[in-house]
Amino acid sequence: MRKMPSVDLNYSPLHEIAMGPIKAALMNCAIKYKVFDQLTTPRTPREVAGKLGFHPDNTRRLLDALTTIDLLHKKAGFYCNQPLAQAFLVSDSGTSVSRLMMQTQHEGLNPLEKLEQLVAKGPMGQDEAIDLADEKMWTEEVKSSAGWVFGGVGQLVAGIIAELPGFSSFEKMLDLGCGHGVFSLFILDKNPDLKGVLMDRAPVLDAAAEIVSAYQAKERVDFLAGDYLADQLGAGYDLVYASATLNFALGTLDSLFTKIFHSLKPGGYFVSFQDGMTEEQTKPDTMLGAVIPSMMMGHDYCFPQGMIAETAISCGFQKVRSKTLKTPIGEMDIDICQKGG
Ligand SMILES: C[S@@+](CC[C@H](N)C(=O)[O-])C[C@H]1O[C@@H](n2cnc3c(N)ncnc32)[C@H](O)[C@@H]1O
Repeated sequence: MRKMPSVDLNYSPLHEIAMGPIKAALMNCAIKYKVFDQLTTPRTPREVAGKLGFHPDNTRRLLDALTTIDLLHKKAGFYCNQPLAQAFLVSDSGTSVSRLMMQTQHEGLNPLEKLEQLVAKGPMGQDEAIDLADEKMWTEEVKSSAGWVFGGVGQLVAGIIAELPGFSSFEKMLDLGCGHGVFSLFILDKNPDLKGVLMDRAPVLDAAAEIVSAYQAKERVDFLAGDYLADQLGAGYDLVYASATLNFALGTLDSLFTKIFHSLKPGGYFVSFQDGMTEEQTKPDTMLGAVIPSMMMGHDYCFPQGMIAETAISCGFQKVRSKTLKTPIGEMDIDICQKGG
């Protein structure tokens, strides 16, 4: 008999990777049909199926599976949300990340079925290539991408910015590539005298305006529609904030940072909140969702850690303080750059 193979390692991490899509499909199905909205109080599968017009036995199987992955709690045949699902997956909760979770599988942003072809054949033809700066896409994404800020990151970043020396006397800030604009709302919430200028493409700002109105912040905000690479940014800012947008300026960072520098008051701050890749551009996993778009575009999209700080210094900023923050979607770098007084 041939010798039987033996192994010292456990392949459980590979099994976890392989199960990921199944777990995601179960969660996304429940989000799509607002199952978590039904389970804020304990219910039977028959009650949930009745409310949603679903097949009772398969509803029970779905609820069991959601319990297996720790999103629901089951007792004596009644199911209800675990605290995580209650806080983040009920559709109308202020901290809901439901749309954000589904965005990960957005066909336009991350067409998984194209991966093999992209690896084998390279970037697609121009007619099919993704434009990650496409304003139509970001207008549609405003509500889903707002979730990561509402879900805790807005609070985290605004807390750091509120600690900047002189923050209580700041009068005007610019949010560059603001998207939904929710970071600004969290920052404005920390200082009643501060006004925000939200800059993005016009259709994106229209979508952001709905969120600004919902939070009764219209008087605190001006909208600046334009392209921050080509247009003027305005002047006299105490703070320029840029989150998850400088990827679009990779390659033209010098000219953008020089413009930001001149738009600030003496002593003003430029705060960047971005990915910062380490270990030869392989860690952390925050930007894993950008791998397929990068393959489609045929160019890299992430920042090597330190590039923002170095560019800020070379563009005239006097001091830079950088820190890596743990966020629910992975590590991100905050670079706080100060103009000389
Ligand atoms: C990933 S989203 C980030 C939104 C928000 N800052 C956040 O952190 O959640 C990038 C935003 O940058 C905007 N953007 C990209 N290039 C831009 C440009 N050249 N001028 C103005 N806005 C731009 C996009 O429209 C989009 O709203």
